[in-house]
Amino acid sequence: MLGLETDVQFVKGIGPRIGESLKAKGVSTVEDLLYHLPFRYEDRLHPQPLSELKPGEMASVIGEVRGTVLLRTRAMPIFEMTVGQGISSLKCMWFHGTYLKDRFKPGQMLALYGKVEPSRSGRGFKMIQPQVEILTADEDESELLEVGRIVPVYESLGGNKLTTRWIRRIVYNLLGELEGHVAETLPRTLVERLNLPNREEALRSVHFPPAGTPMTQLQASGTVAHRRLIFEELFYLELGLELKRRRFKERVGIAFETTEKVREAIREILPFHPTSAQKSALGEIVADMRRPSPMRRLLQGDVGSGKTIVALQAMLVAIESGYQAALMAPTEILAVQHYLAAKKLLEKSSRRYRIVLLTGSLDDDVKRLARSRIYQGEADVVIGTHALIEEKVEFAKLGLIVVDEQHRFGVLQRFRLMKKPSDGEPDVLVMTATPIPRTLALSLYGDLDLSVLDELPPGRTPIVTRQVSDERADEVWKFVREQVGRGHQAYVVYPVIEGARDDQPELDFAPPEAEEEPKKSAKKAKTPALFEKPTLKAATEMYESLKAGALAGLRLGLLHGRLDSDEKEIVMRRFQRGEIDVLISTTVIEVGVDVPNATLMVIEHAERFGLAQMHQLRGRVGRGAAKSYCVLMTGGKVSPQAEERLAAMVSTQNGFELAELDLQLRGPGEFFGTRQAGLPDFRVANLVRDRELLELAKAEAARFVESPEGTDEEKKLVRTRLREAWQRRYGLVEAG
Ligand SMILES: Nc1ncnc2c1ncn2[C@@H]1O[C@H](COP(=O)(O)OP(=O)(O)OP(=O)(O)O)[C@@H](O)[C@H]1O
Repeated sequence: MLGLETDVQFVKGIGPRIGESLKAKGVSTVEDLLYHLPFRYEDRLHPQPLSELKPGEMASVIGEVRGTVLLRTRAMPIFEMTVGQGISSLKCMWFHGTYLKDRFKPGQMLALYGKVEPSRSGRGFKMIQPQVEILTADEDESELLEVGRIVPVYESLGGNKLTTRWIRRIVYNLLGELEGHVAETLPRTLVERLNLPNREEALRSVHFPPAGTPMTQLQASGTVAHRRLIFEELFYLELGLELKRRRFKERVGIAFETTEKVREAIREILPFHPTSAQKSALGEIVADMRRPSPMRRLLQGDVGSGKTIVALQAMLVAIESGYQAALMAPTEILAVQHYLAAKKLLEKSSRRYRIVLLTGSLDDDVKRLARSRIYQGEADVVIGTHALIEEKVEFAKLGLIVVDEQHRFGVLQRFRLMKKPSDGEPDVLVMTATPIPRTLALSLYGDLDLSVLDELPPGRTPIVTRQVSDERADEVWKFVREQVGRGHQAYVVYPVIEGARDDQPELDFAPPEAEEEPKKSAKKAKTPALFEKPTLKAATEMYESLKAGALAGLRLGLLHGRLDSDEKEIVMRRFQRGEIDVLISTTVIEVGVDVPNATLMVIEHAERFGLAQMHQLRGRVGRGAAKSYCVLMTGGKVSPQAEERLAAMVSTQNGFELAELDLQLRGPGEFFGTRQAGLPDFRVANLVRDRELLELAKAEAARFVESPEGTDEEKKLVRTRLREAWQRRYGLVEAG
């Protein structure tokens, strides 16, 4: 008898060989397979008539193969197929489609899914590389699953065998076999109180939705069945976080003192009056630091809101109590900048603070010296990159760690290694500019407390943002000259360091992959000529060309990730001191760079950048009192999605609004992007889409910890399930 924990190879139709390849995809057990949920659905009970297609839309259609041909063009072979339905027809094309040559026969029924485009002749429509499924049943299969119902579509599990159709059949049979044997994993009382379907019922309807389930609900994972599975997953996440939070409060940290002497030390270095948001954030941080349990706090504030000085003040509290404080930045450039800024501020103090920089690309003997000073307690403030963890730095007396932006939260655990075992655990403050809504942040970084800077320093004027095509580049360069003429500085940002064909296709342009396309040919297939992009303008070349041409006579600097850290430091220092007028750069300046005299940000190929990235880049200007500008210059093809992103940038400057827009444009899956690596890997839930369920799960988890519901057996089940869920899924969220 199969159980959920049974090895997937024992499922009928799988066996050891396929079992192996499934395991490589993370599907090891029957349960894993059941949680490989459809990523969309097709209503094949009511397929869209070919005569009603509209260009630009994604459509799901059913039709009959009328004819196929393999065109050998000079660039590549193209497989063309005409699909008909009554008197209407649709042309489908696959680039490098030789492998499809013998797959289709006239008369076969197909289900197709793809973007409708006008055909070149102007009559009728075509689809380029649609997903395709042959509907004519093989002899040994019934047609039941493929037509006349709402059909689940799965992400392929690899190869041309483990297709959506294959998964559908295997899961269907599996659900039949398991009938009545899928154990409930939530306490019964909870299921009843929230009126949820039981687990088995939920899984069944998610894979094979009953007729009449609204398609929009299905596509949005919003059916009751989906919600039940999502809730379950989030409940266990929140339960774990809640327990951790409680356990954490019992750990031993350092209780810092804030005497008049400390306050005086802070007053000595403060270059301006803090905003009231900065004051209250610092108040919260210091209150944490005074407590004997270790601090874990997230300081969130939009670009330019002034997080750095808050962190520096907290660092002074630690130092004045005789401890060391460390700041870890996400890039070398930023580490260097923080180092220079901290030095400048702390030099104003009558106390002689000792500051050390430690980044990966420093010379070995410099690093050795830095490490030894840190170990001997000859450094009060240590500023660095990830190297602080990687280089096995040991601190004499570490009291506070500030982590700037976007590090994997897993690193927090490793801080424990950096202190001597006899001391209390250091406090940790994480700074982020990622505009996550407050409730979401709280649930997401469940075991961090949250402080928000929701106010910009005084005197800022809104940044004027304009979108222009690079055909008007001359005007833009003229404007750069004007700004420099007024004593200001400018950034010009490029998507790549060096020109060459861009080998990272932007998502918006990437041709959709044929669902049944075998992996091998997918790898071999080069980007079809149609999709090749013109050469991108690149930082190094544009630096030369601007220097000799449009910006001749101005002092230009070049900055990118491939310079070594000395070079980066020199360039940044010169830009900061105003010895460079225009900094030509890649996105290395994206986060944190702070030169208030810079008033103009020009982003070339702005169509290539994501919203969050552009927002961060634009945040490099408007950091002082002078009026600032952002020019989004586009070159080449601008997809409709890119157009929307650019319009959003022009219409608002508020990080939270942009995040919401981003969410709508890209869909929840992409929202956090790669920079939020370290987020737990969910099977069903999506933290952005399912915000409201997350809240519910959080409340229910707290309630459960406070007064567990259900029988002893159910409580035991919850404990077991919790352990499993955390071990398998959320290892990375561990914070401290
Ligand atoms: N209260 C204040 N009054 C005046 N200027 C301030 C104040 N607080 C910060 N600043 C200045 O505002 C600028 C932005 O501050 P900071 O670099 O700390 O921003 P940030 O929050 O780290 O932003 P980002 O996420 O973009 O790095 C700096 O030049 C800083 O000196």
